[in-house]
Amino acid sequence: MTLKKSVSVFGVTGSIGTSTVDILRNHSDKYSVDAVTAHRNVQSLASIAKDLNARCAVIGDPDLFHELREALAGTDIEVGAGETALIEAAERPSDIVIAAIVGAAGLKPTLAAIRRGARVGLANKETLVCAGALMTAEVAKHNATLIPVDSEHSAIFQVLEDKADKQVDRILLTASGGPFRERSLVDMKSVTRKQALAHPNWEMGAKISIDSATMMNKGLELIEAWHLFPVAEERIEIVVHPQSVVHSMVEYCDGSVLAQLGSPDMRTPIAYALAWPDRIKVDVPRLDFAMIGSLNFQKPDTNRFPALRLARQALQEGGTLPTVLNGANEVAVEAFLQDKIGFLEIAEIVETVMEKIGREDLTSLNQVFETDALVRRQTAAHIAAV
Ligand SMILES: NC(=O)C1=CN([C@@H]2O[C@H](COP(=O)(O)OP(=O)(O)OC[C@H]3O[C@@H](n4cnc5c(N)ncnc54)[C@H](OP(=O)(O)O)[C@@H]3O)[C@@H](O)[C@H]2O)C=CC1
Ligand SMILES: CC(=O)[C@@H](O)[C@H](O)COP(=O)(O)O
Ligand SMILES: [Mn+2]
Repeated sequence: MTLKKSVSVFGVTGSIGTSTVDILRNHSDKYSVDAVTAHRNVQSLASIAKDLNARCAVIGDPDLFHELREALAGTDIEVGAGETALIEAAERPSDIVIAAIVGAAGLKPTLAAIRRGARVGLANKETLVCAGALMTAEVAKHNATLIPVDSEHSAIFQVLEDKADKQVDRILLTASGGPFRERSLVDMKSVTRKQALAHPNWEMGAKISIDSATMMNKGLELIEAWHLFPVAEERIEIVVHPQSVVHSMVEYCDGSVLAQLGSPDMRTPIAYALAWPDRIKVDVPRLDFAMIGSLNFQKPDTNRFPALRLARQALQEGGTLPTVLNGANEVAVEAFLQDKIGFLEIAEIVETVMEKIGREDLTSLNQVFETDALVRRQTAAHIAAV
């Protein structure tokens, strides 16, 4: 009999979180659940904690402590609330942490898990974008393991394993193009929140859905890929692939291109992060190639999707510029979701804030938190002023 691995899920009530719950429930012979966390969704957190027989449940909003304690009364599940409790939950000795909080808010708990040498299944790409090399240095220092959950990076990880960097010529990061792949700029000016949230292939949380619509998601993923895989920036290319069946590709020095394919269902990459280096059974829809018929590929259009250009610029200039890009984007996306700005203004605002704040050399994690806070204040002030 093999020992169960214990798993903590940060952001358990979200899209990645609930897909993870589905796998854990179906493989309860292999995994036990340690901590589960959410931000404000107390009832859903409590119900998942009970269902999975978790040892601990933490709500990010400190004002919701009593409500969570009440919802879990009569169980022996430990209860916590607030940022410190989230960090303490990450410090608990679970074998695997699934990092599925959205945005830079996930950075402190993810770092806490890394610093105790955990295996981290990383969905929360914004953490790598804003803390980049400092975060991967912590991974190396503490002998932690970072397994990508993001579908493209999981694909690259699955085909790249153990290959030396000099054998890789290109990483081809696929992008669906989002709901506005074929829209003109004039059309995109007036798209609604509902239209922007309607991703053609994936069911995801609101923030990443908007990022896919602006293609900032692919920009963030470009930076994420550069931190995860040993390939020069100019060798990471973005290719639009509307079907989201090829999740990414690696071209080797001998001309071979290896790809990972699958249905657009996040349970596959999540399961790989949980079971790596093994695989476990997942009941995702299987590909029917005769039904699919053809797979298409196109060049991305940086005129209609300027976020791609901004993310490439942030990666090339480095330092704190990716932190600025990420923070400004988080605030602008939230403003769009609250109907305060139009769709095209998201990238315009990110560009303005990047120009205004500029870059500094990045030397400490404290600087990441300070830059992120400054960017959020300045972006909110800019939005309020226009
Ligand atoms: N969804 C997907 O298919 C994919 C997602 N990703 C990445 O995974 C991450 C999660 O995405 P997704 O699941 O779609 O997002 P969701 O919005 O669906 O879920 C976010 C989760 O994080 C929690 N949360 C939100 N804000 C905070 C905060 N300030 N502090 C603590 N917890 C917080 C939410 O809790 P509550 O419910 O209480 O608000 C929820 O559990 C993102 O970084 C995204 O880019 C990557 C690839 C694919
Ligand atoms: C499922 C996943 O990994 C998302 O990041 C997805 O890639 C979004 O689709 P886009 O390719 O449209 O950004
Ligand atoms: Mn992705």
